Amino acid sequence: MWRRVTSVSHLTFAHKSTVNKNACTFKCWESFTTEIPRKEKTTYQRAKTPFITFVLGGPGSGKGTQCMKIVENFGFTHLSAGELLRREIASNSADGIMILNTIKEGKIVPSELTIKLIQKEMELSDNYKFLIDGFPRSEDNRKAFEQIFGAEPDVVLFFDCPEDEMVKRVLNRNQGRVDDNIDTIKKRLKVFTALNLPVVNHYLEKGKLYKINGVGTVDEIYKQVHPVFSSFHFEQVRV
Ligand SMILES: Nc1ncnc2c1ncn2[C@@H]1O[C@H](COP(=O)(O)OP(=O)(O)OP(=O)(O)O)[C@@H](O)[C@H]1O
Ligand SMILES: Nc1ccn([C@H]2C[C@H](O)[C@@H](COP(=O)(O)O)O2)c(=O)n1
Ligand SMILES: [Mg+2]
Repeated sequence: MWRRVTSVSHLTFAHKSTVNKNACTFKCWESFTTEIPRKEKTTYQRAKTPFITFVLGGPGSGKGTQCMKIVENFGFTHLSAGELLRREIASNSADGIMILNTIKEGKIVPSELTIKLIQKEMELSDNYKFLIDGFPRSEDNRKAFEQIFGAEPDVVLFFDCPEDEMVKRVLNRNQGRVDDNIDTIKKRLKVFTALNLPVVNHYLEKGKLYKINGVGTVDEIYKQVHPVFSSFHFEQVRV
């Protein structure tokens, strides 16, 4: 399956017309206000149908936390762009120093490099359901992904969270990240507003965005997320 291909672009093309048609039947769903409508069921098959979810939101908005719950409930493979970049730094690769300096500055790593890491993980996976967390971070990320993969995501989740809450969470995170300090957080928030919000608006206009209220307990927030995925027709690991 995925393991045998050298590029995923031909795989992603195969099903997109169906998926996009479904996705365009609704606008931005603020799942804390309305129920998710029933949609025409499409069966996402293991062999040929990668199902791509982009997970967007500011630093500390809870993307990684909610992704863990989606993995647990729906069997997705979680690919965090930030985590892949941190792994690249830790492996002392040729790009490691540049990535480290970029992350310390709260800036965005060149798109082609991040996409190469994501693509490699997708090709190594036997799964067909992917959560791509923290990507695209900019219009440049988004356009480069579309060009390289020749496809768009099926679903875009956006965790909407006030800045003061995000700052509080990041400063309490305690995972030893080089960017979890107040100076870098301020820079990341500026970059988020300037570069990520245009991406959010792009998917809002395309009718693919599910805006989730990122304030509340983890379970309260997940209650808004679950119906997004249960409205699609793939098997659940656990209900
Ligand atoms: N609903 C919540 N209420 C309180 N704390 C939360 C909530 N969700 C996540 N957290 C905590 O906030 C911190 C940031 O969450 P998480 O790592 O999921 O955010 P993120 O969006 O992935 O951030 P980043 O973009 O920096 O990777 C973590 O310590 C997490 O345990
Ligand atoms: N598409 C991406 C995703 C992440 N980065 C860099 C810059 C971020 O501040 C850092 C940490 O990401 P996070 O774990 O918070 O999602 O990684 C990037 O350059 N491009
Ligand atoms: Mg994260």
